[in-house]
Amino acid sequence: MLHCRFSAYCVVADESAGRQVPIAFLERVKDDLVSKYGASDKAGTNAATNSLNKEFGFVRKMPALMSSRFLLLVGESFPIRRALATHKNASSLLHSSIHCMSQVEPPNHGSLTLSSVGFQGEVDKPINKGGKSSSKVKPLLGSSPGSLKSKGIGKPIGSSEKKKVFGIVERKKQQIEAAPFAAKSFSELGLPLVLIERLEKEGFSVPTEVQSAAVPTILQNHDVIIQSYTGSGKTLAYLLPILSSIGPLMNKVSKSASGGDSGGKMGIEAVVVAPSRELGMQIVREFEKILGVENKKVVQQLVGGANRTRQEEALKKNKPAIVVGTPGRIAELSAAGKLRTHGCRYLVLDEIDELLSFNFREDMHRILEHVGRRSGADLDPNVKRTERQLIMVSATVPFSVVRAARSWGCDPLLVQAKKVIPLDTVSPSGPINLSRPSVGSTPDPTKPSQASVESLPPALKHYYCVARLQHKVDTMRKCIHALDAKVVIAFMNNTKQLKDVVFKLEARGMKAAELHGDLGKLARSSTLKKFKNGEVRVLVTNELSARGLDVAECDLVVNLDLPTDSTHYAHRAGRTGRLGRDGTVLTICEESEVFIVKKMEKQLGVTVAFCDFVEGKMLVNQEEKALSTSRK
Ligand SMILES: Nc1ncnc2c1ncn2[C@@H]1O[C@H](COP(=O)(O)OP(=O)(O)OP(=O)(O)O)[C@@H](O)[C@H]1O
Repeated sequence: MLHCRFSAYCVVADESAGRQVPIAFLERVKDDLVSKYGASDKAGTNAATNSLNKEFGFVRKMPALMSSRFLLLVGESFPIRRALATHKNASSLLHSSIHCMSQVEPPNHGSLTLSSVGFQGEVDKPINKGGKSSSKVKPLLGSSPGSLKSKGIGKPIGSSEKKKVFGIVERKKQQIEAAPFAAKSFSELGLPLVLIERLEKEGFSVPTEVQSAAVPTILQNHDVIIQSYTGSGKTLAYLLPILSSIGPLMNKVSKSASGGDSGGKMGIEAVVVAPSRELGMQIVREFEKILGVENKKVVQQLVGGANRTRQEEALKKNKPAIVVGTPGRIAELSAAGKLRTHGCRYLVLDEIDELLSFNFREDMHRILEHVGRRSGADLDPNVKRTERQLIMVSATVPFSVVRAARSWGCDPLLVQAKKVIPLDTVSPSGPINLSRPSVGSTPDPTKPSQASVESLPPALKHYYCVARLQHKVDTMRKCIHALDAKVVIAFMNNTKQLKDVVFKLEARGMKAAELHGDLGKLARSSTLKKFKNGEVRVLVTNELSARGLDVAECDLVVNLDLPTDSTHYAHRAGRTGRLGRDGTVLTICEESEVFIVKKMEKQLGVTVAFCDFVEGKMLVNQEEKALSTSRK
């Protein structure tokens, strides 16, 4: 235990001994305990033991469960020491387990305590102005150990120190509330003139709501989670503040402070991480669009699947100030000493909930440990900020992201397009907590639901129809004709079946192509290009295209296979209806799967109306449609 600097004990839940312990359950236990007893109350421990015993009976079997790979902190007097003492391999097992936990444990930040991973006895109240929730930016609960440390507070704080800290928070709240949340032009957001001119040249004249909220907040050096629905312009929301302090478009103050145009003379200044090659390349193109052709070399893509040697040569030759890439390639280059990121000022984690997944665990660990971690910087009184500014982005923000932000960030804020979601109404269980109606509340059918507002574009229409497996492609074809859809993305779960669907569609004269991760890099790029320029009408794909893919004209998304959960549904659905455009989502399921559609409908708080296709027309269940319309 001492190795890992935990000041709380652990419940070791077993994944590998055949007992699948639902994480949701463990999180619920944790939350119950905290709300009942507070994080440090010993009564909480007993309750934890009883609760886990009752549900799984595994507390008594603790030594047998030491093969676990999953750790959860729950209370203070759990008998783990005894378990450790009786188990021969406990120390090494803990090491491997701690490795998992290290995603939420910042190095050199003192003990990892319950509060450092997001536990608090009290919950923060929403930012209020005259009693109303008026702001769109919300401080996340608790300061991370790192943030406290950077303010010179390493130990439990006394009341005068508390006042000081709370004073800082109060001031921040006031600054945040002053942000122009519904800016009518980019010039209201505090961006440099040259950058605004570039935006206008590219046809961007009015910021979206999330940009209005995020740009000033990031410019004030806050760590943030940006959460807003798909297609609402989250990329520019972080790209603009970065470009206003890095590279040739930066404002004059930053320019003189950094001694010039930066342009890589100071090493890499911003690292943007995205979970897929396609998304990474798309972000690079967005940077290039704003930078202009003449400044293209300021940004470089470091995505997997591309030639690594060439990337290394380009890094040496062009000395980019910004790199955008996938976790694997960034971590690989960093480990090989080819990427100088210790002095990096911005670390952006786009699609953060996906980046937190098991697949990226080790690479993300390396990135978080190395990017923007200047050794000895906190000893230099001239360095205002000892660490990088952390920006996390997604349309879906599960509680794990909130926890990660608290742990890795410095007083992070939650930035949303519409309003503040008080964290005390957020349940830590469930897949898309921040986008679900609060627990216990009955949705009002006359109002737009929380979920549709938060993670899905409000104008999206959702339908489902029932078809047998062998008729699904034909049903999709009927739907495309009935809606006269021009740009269609069809999602499936199994890569091997994509080719079949393409074949069937082409046989009926509909131009289609498959896109998945097993294709070579050239095939992937050329398929996407053809789809974007209209040569391909139906893109048949898998989860690879569900996140971030921005094809503005996409007017129909079809789920030929059900998405695994409502989070996946939201990201798939979000490929259409982007930036206020109309869009339709059709889920084609078998009779036995209807209940799953209904479950997701409930979780997302949208209406998914039943429909059928008869004589070239789409027939919609009028009752469900009426409900759907009244919600808008
Ligand atoms: N202020 C703006 N005015 C006009 N177009 C914009 C503006 N901001 C962004 N866009 C465009 O809107 C589209 C969607 O933006 P973006 O991909 O950043 O959305 P997103 O919120 O990140 O979506 P997702 O959650 O699916 O990744 C892009 O084509 C982008 O260029």
